[in-house]
Amino acid sequence: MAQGLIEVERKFLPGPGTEERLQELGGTLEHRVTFRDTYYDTPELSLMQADHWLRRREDSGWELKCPGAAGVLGHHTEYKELTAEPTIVAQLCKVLGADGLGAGDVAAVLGPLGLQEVASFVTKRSAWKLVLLGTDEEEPQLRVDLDTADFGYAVGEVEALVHEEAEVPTALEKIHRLSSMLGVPAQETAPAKLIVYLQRFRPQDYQRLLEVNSSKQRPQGTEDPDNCLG
Ligand SMILES: Cc1ncc(C[n+]2csc(CCOP(=O)(O)OP(=O)(O)OP(=O)(O)O)c2C)c(N)n1
Ligand SMILES: [Mg+2]
Repeated sequence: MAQGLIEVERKFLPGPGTEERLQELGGTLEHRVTFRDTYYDTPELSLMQADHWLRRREDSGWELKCPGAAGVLGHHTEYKELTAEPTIVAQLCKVLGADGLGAGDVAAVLGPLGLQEVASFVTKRSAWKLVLLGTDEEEPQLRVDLDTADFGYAVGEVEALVHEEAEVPTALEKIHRLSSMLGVPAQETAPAKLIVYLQRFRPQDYQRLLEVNSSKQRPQGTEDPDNCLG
């Protein structure tokens, strides 16, 4: 993936007819894939508290999601995805207030930065792509991922990858239109797999994140009063 793309997405709870509906809408199944994600943070969850999410995905390497202009806003989220290791290391040092670690491998700075494994789970994913009928331009193409985690939680996401903030409103409009065509209730939000994992298996960490999020000031003009952890 190109460096620093912005991932705009909306999660939803898939039903038994979701794949059939995707086919009816002209979606094509790109692949079915299974992968393990391992997330890392400090014992105090300093990264997650700063809305940064560091993971290693088996066979595809390191990724750091950092909040975009909106972060979590209403029913959608907007994150920058960093995948180049020197860029990830530089951002980790910035967020954790560390100096002098150079710009090497992520694995080499885990120890010095106090980062350790906080969650690890396997996801089975069917990945769909779709161009909405009635739109002249082909970009941004929408992706729909239907995930089931090995601890029994299923979640879908409608997603667009864009290069700059100016493209976000159009992407969002398409995401909301497709969500509605898939029968997703307008007010529905669904938590990320990692959040459900923490809630089930690390309830104290989950509570800590909830507390930090509920004490944060929401940006003006956002309409969702719920905690952003869904
Ligand atoms: C409602 C809500 N959503 C996301 C967040 C932030 N967040 C929580 S966990 C988390 C990290 C995991 O992101 P997610 O999109 O769930 O991972 P996944 O779909 O497996 O990876 P992909 O293949 O799409 O890269 C984030 C950004 C939040 N605070 N609140
Ligand atoms: Mg996602």
